[in-house]
Amino acid sequence: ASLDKLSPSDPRVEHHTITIRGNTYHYLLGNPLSTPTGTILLVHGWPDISFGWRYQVPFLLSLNLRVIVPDLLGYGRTDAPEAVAEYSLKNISDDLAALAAHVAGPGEQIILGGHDWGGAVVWRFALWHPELVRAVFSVCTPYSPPRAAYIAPVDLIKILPNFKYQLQLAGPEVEAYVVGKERLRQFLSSLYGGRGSNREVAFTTADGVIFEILDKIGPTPLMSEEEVDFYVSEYERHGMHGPLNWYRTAEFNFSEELPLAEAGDAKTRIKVPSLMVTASRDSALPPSMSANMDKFFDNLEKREVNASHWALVEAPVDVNSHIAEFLTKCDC
Ligand SMILES: O=C(NCCCc1ccccc1)N[C@H]1CC[C@H](OCc2c(F)cccc2F)CC1
Repeated sequence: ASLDKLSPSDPRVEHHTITIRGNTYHYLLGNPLSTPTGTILLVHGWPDISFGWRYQVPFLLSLNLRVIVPDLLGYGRTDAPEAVAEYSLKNISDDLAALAAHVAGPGEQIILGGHDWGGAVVWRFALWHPELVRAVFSVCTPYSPPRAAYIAPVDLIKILPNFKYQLQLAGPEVEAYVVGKERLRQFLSSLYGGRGSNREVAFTTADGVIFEILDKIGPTPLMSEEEVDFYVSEYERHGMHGPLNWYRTAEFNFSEELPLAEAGDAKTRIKVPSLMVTASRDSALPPSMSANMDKFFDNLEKREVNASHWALVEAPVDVNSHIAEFLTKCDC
């Protein structure tokens, strides 16, 4: 497990674009030095971009895997359509299935890795395209099965109070306030653990973004100045409309997934080798949320890393070694 990480303009990855089902996707492509033994597709979360996997890409290349890392719909150099329906987990899964077919060949099985919203995506991809999945892992995000009854976000937060920030993110305020380089920088620094001079924070899962504290927040300890500059420049393209649309998809996801829920185990169990990596200090997705997911899997391994929500950058050596152990065990 190495601490090596991609730089924003790293020669070890190529930049490609492809138009998929009407949207142009940008993705990083890493080819190992010797013939790849498989292909892995890494799916980032919110508020992130493909660069969020920078500590994993060199390591996965060293395992002789071909690595594909898209900017998801609404992010970075990928299109950010207005319509919320395009951001549903089924639509994203179908887009990524087409991306995988383009890079690895039609019908080729791939290994899938997701973090945060990307974890929700990879679990749904395994339901919608099981024949394309060699193995799947999620960092932070547990598997929650499609439901036969709709739970509105306002009701979901009665069950999961740690999801309260999502109500604010689905609304208009953050999109209206976080505009322009300076505010994007303050917003990203806050979300990535930056604090004020008296240790104050400008984002909590209970409050969401605390606007009046944003301009007091210092640099995040998780990223260098250059890395933050890169994130800001990548977010300047679309602003927050695209990324926030992911929080407005609950009804679309419910209606698309209803047939899966009604089909029961045949369509809601995950049979392929799976790994759940929980982050001990994730305030949005605590390990307790993963406690009951085993019953939906034929072959699930669970590991925990000592990290906040940003486990990929905070505990890369541990995350990478759990991935390597998993891939060895499932002979991927
Ligand atoms: O909002 C997310 N990430 C932003 C975290 C921001 C943060 C920064 C710094 C510190 C703490 C937090 N992630 C989403 C990912 C999808 C999740 O939905 C799937 C789902 C369900 F719908 C129901 C049950 C479990 C389940 F995973 C809902 C959280």
